[in-house]
Amino acid sequence: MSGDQILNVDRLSMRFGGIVAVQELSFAAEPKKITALIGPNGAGKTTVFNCITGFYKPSGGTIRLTHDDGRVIALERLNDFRIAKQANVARTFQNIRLFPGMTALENLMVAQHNALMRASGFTLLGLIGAPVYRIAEKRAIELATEWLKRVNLLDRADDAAGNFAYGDQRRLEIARAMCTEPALLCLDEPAAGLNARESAALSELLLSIRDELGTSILLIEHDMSVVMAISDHIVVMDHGLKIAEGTPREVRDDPKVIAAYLGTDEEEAIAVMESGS
Ligand SMILES: Nc1ncnc2c1ncn2[C@@H]1O[C@H](COP(=O)(O)OP(=O)(O)OP(=O)(O)O)[C@@H](O)[C@H]1O
Repeated sequence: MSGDQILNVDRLSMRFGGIVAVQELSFAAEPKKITALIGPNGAGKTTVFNCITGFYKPSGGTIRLTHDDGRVIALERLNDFRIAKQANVARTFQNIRLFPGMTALENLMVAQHNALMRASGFTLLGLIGAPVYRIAEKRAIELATEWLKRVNLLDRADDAAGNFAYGDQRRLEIARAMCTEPALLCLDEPAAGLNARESAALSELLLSIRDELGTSILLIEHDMSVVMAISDHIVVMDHGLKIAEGTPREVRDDPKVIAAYLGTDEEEAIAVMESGS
């Protein structure tokens, strides 16, 4: 991979007791691009995500995030809270983690808690309704509204998120992550449980996030129709190791990748081989 890097993962390792979930993994992600991490079940993808987003402290290696202004942040030294707040990395989870009892709009407002707390001077200015807080609150509502529009949920802004169809919840989760205006958006299986129409809509949404907003995306996904259609670069893992990387076409034609998938799930192997052609 050439050019700038927003994310550089160097010899990342993660051990759980005797299990080596990730072994000396190195890869980079370019800014304003979609980088996908794929591999059969148990390959170590989610563990890599959990290391990047501070849910796990890696056993070894470095994870560097470079911001537009040149700041370099060592993610392996920060916890999840600091990675979200200081490094400006947002993530979604395999299992949806919206606040089900809150409305769609409220979910997107909660996401902007850090910005609002700063503007409130950590409560006092907010309590007395100071102009600086009111401006920040207005902006937060505008951003939330913009995202509800982008994910086609504006007419359901006041409905409880828990009542939404599964595909709508997935899109709302991405909107919530985007309301933090992240430098890097990490998505853990965003197409899981979606039908073909919803997967196509998701692909369009992610392409618009890349192309219109210039947000860098790191994606774990099993749905090859999504991965092959939207990824600029794909890193393939198996048994904790990187076995291949390249463009969708390069990866699809790589015998090591086909062998890794053939060893597990036939349907998925066929999807890898047939996709992108
Ligand atoms: N917290 C943990 N404690 C112990 N072992 C773990 C833990 N998390 C992951 N593992 C192990 O690490 C390996 C990699 O798991 P991981 O969930 O990262 O794979 P994956 O590629 O994301 O799989 P999937 O596609 O099924 O989600 C597996 O053997 C798993 O059992």
